Amino acid sequence: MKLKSATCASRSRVWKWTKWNRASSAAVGCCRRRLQLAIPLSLTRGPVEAESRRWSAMAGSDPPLARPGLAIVIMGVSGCGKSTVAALLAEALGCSFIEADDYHSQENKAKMSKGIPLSDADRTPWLESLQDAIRERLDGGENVAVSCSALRLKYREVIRAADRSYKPGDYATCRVKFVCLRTSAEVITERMQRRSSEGKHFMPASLLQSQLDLLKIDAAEGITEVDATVRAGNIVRDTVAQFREELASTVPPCF
Ligand SMILES: Nc1ncnc2c1ncn2[C@@H]1O[C@H](COP(=O)(O)OP(=O)(O)OP(=O)(O)O)[C@@H](O)[C@H]1O
Ligand SMILES: O=C(O)[C@H](O)[C@@H](O)[C@H](O)[C@H](O)CO
Repeated sequence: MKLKSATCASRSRVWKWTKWNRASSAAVGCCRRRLQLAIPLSLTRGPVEAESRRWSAMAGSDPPLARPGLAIVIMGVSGCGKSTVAALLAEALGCSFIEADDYHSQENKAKMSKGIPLSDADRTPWLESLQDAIRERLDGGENVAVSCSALRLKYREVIRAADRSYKPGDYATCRVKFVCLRTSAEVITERMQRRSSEGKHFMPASLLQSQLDLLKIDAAEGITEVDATVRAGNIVRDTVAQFREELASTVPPCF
């Protein structure tokens, strides 16, 4: 009886594994064509059928347990292009996308719309709910692309703690990585004003200075700062290249 349920569990895990591979291969294949990104095939596609045959041949043995996923957070002040880049990154990796703005309470959004900067107390529950959402992906062995301002070290530490094994300050081994988009206040103001005039966003350009005042990166964090005026597709390509090794450790060994 015990043996039977173990076999069923094995089959179901092989099925899930195969289904996951098919879904991510299809998503990434489509995106590779659209963005014409130089993402190495070894990171994005795999011999799914061969893999399933290999597991079937190894009767009685289970596929490896899910590996930890990787979260790549595109950070920076409002209007720098985080959502644009993170959404494209998710497509390129065939993974889910978390937009931090979707986790703000109505009160937080109303405050920002009125031109009042958030306080740390306003940000705490928001950051904690983001941490939960990212942890859920990592626990499931999934990669995830995130768009979040993450302006201060203490905010980023809440997000890094989504990785259950994270030891504060051990940035290199943390499965939550950050890339910061930066450009001049003039370029960002122009972007925010255009966006607001088109009725596309709640965040007024008047809040930009308060965001710039808070943005601080500790050199020890090793966060790459990227020119936010570069084409979004190129930023995505470079980000994938930067985390090539960490991403490779989240795909099965035969890839
Ligand atoms: N690399 C880029 N080059 C030129 N324009 C860009 C680029 N990235 C984003 N934009 C434009 O800049 C504006 C702001 O981008 P986006 O909404 O992605 O910023 P954001 O950092 O997510 O802002 P917020 O945090 O306020 O939501 C948008 O109109 C977008 O089309
Ligand atoms: O920490 C903050 O002040 C907020 O997260 C803001 O950055 C907004 O969420 C976002 O940038 C507006 O879209």
